[in-house]
Amino acid sequence: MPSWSVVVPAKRLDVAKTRLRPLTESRDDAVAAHRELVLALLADTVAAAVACSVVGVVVVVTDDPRASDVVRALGATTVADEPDRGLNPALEHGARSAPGPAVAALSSDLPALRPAELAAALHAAGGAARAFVADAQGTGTTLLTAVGTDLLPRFGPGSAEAHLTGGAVALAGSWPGLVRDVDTEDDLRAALGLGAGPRTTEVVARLAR
Ligand SMILES: Nc1nc2c(ncn2[C@@H]2O[C@H](COP(=O)(O)OP(=O)(O)OP(=O)(O)O)[C@@H](O)[C@H]2O)c(=O)[nH]1
Ligand SMILES: C=C(OP(=O)(O)O)C(=O)O
Repeated sequence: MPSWSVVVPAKRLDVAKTRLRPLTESRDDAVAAHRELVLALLADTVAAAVACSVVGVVVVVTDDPRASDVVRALGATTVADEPDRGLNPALEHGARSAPGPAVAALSSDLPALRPAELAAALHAAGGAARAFVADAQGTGTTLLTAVGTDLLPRFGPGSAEAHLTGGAVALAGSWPGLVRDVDTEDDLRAALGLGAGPRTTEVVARLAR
């Protein structure tokens, strides 16, 4: 039975994922191309979460009208990016508006995420009050979960250590798409190597033309 609420943060597309700007900045349509790439990463991530068998609701925290339209069409709901004090307060706001006792914060830049991987991680997370999955580098976090307690997100540099210190259990498993967040061009190449979702694959192909 679907039971998890998944909260995905997405700041305005134009200002998000600045470390990916080198991929598009030499183009005449640099601003639009960057926006399309960031949106594709978000859309593939949200589509995988919506398709996950144990996810009941996906809540995207965003003020971006285009991102809102796209994720709603995929089956997610959206809430405003409040209180406008950065990533962790935005996640706390999203978690408060999410139904049920089981809530997860998921990175928005996981284009190779598979629904079954997320289901496996959430299944493992269900045994702990709070748990997290570190990113491929081991320093960041791609998934933070809470069951019947506050999420207490500490995303940002060194967030894996912060979540561990804060009492969350580190989860390990075979979920390559779940740990492969895309911050840089190398990360994007790695995600494409795993098999990225259709929107990211299409945008990258268009950028290469
Ligand atoms: N809703 C919301 N999402 C945020 C906020 N800050 C960051 N995020 C999202 O959280 C994710 C990770 O954030 P960061 O690591 O800061 O990424 P970023 O700022 O987009 O990327 P860089 O500019 O390359 O560092 C991205 O998907 C962001 O869109 C915020 O204030 N509100
Ligand atoms: C915010 C984080 O992610 P990144 O900066 O890698 O997107 C994090 O790992 O806590």
